Formats: sequence, C-alpha cells, structure tokens
Amino acid sequence: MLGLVPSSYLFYRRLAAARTLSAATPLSVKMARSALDEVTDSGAFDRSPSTFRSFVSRDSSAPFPAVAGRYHLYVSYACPWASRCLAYLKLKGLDSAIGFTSVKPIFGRTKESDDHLGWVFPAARDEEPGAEPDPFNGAKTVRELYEIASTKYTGKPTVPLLWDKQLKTVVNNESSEIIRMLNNEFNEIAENPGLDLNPAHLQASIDEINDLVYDAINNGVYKCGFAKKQSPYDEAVTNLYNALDKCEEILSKQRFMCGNQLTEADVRLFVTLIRFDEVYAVHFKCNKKLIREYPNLFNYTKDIYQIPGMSSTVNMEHIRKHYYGSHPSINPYGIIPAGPSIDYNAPHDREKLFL
Ligand SMILES: N[C@@H](CCC(=O)N[C@@H](CS)C(=O)NCC(=O)O)C(=O)O
Repeated sequence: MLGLVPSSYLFYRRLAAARTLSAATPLSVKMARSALDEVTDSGAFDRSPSTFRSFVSRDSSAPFPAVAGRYHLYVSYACPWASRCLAYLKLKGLDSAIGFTSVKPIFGRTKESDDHLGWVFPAARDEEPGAEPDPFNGAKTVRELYEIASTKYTGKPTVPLLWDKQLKTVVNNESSEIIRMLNNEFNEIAENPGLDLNPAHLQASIDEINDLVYDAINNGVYKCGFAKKQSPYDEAVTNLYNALDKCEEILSKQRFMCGNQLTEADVRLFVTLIRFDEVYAVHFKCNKKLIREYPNLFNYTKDIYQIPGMSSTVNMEHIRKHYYGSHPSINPYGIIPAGPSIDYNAPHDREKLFL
C-alpha cells in the first residue's frame, strides 16, 4: 500500500481534495436507505440523486487522472445501471486497465446493529459464481465501502461505484457520468480508443433518446414495480408502453436508436430490454406486452447482445435471483418463476435490414 503513496504530504492533500470534491453534496441529508423506501405520499417511486460526483480526467494533473490500475468498478451483474458501466469496460477494451468486482445477487444484512438490507460480497470466490470477495478493502458490504469513503454517508449504498484504490474513496456513483468518463477520458489506455459512443454529430439525438428512455423505460419499470398506489402505477405503465411503442417505430427504420451506428443511447436502452421479459414483466407488473412481441425491439436486443463482449455483461442467474429475491414486500416468498429462458444468441435480421 505504502508504495502507492507519493509522499505523505501530497497524499493527504490529495485525499482532502478528493474527499471535498466527492463529498460536495448533501451527505448529511437524511436519504432513503433502499429504493423500496423512495416512495412519496402519493405512492409513486421517486429515485434519490447519486451523491459522489467527481470526475476522472485525461489531464494528468487532475485530482483523479485517468491512469491504468488506479480505479476499480464495483458492480452487481443484476443491476442495469452497473451493467451499462460494465458494457463500456468491455466495448472500450478497458477491462485490463480498470478491474471490476460483482457483489452477490441477493441483498443481505449489512450490519448487525440495524436491519438494513443491501449488497454484500461473498466470503470466498466459490460461494456464488460471478460474485467475488472485495479484493482491496476486505469489505463485507457495499455499505462499508461508502463508510470508508465518507463517515457521514447516510444515503443508499448503491452500485455501480467507481473506486479510487489510491485515495480509498468513491470517485463517482452515478452510472450516466461513469459511462461518459469511460468513453472520453481513458482513450490513452483503452484497447478500442476509436470507439466513440458519443460522437459530437449525434450528441443532440443521443440526449433526446436518453431523456425518453431514462424516464419512461429505464426508471419507468421501477416506477411500475415500486408504486404503492394504483394511479402512479397506471401513469408509469402508460408512459412505459408509449415509449416502447416509439422505440419500436424508430427501430423499424434504422438499426440503432440514433441511426445505423451503436451509441450510448443503445447501451442505456439495452440494459432494460434484456431484463424485461425475464423479470420486469412479472416482478414489476410490466406485462401489457413483452419485448419478444415487438419484432424490432426483440431483434435489436439480440443484435446488441451479440456484439463481442456484451454477453459477458449479462448474468441472467444474478438478474433473476436479485429481483425476485431482494424485494420481500413485492415477492414475500422469494419464489423465482420458471420462464422464459430466451436465447439471445438466436439469429436476428438487423444486419440484413439495414446494410
Ligand atoms: N443513479 C444510480 C442508480 C444506481 C442504483 O439505483 N443501483 C441500485 C441497483 S440496480 C442499487 O444499488 N440499489 C441499492 C438499494 O436499493 O439498496 C446510477 O445510475 O448509477
């Protein structure tokens, strides 16, 4: 460890700077400790904002410079927000410069002194395929990582989190920002630096699709699933299916959401589509229509799944175990439904349609 410290003075100055940057947000404000608590009096799900919002930069003098081996991504294979970061690690060829560790899929007790349920690491590598013990801090829970980064943290201990091994702190826990950093700032150490998922000429269109997809689809399925009253559910499910119909129509004319090249908008939509028929349809009551009943959306999901590297970011076992097993107020007995076991490696027509 000491080998990483440039000089004790510099180290503590950087640590203080990083902590100020990382903690420049309302850490002392009382926040929900679980997504299931983020429901307003009207019964609607209302997601809290992420807390750690510092940026890694290609500028070598920045507090968090983009260097190989310094950062680690803590994820859950179950989580769509974490999976989009994982997808970027694979697509950009950054997985040897930035390691990652997945937690166990089912929430567990994070402290003996309270009843919080959250992400936990396995005690050994062979405990749960895909999940690994924390390699750097020996943390038993993601909550512990947040507590190492800030003693004042009272918010939700969420994944993904981009961890700085040198300063032992969370750089950023907002996936929409982490993916932009992975796209833009690490090109000098990426194996695929030429892949730009946010090209300037498509930025306006990417932002427009992201606005539609985030609110109505990515977060929309959670609004359906976590609603505690009928009317917020009705509103969320209507918005969800209006947005899916719109995507289906866009994809009838072009291979990807912003044209005929893969962009950030596709990675962001994919992580919800791949979980939809297996989990959201049943667990979150999104059963008006399945993705496999939309010809374009279904083939588009297969198309993206078959991009080299992408299938390794999809662990359906973790996805199914997590949702059905971690929300006792929705599924009290934790029973995992049998189907549908879709083959996303099956042929699709997208390449032929849009040559
Ligand atoms: N805005 C965050 C959201 C992350 C998030 O909500 N992650 C969920 C898993 S899918 C989580 O860790 N939840 C912990 C909990 O509910 O206790 C991001 O996009 O990075």
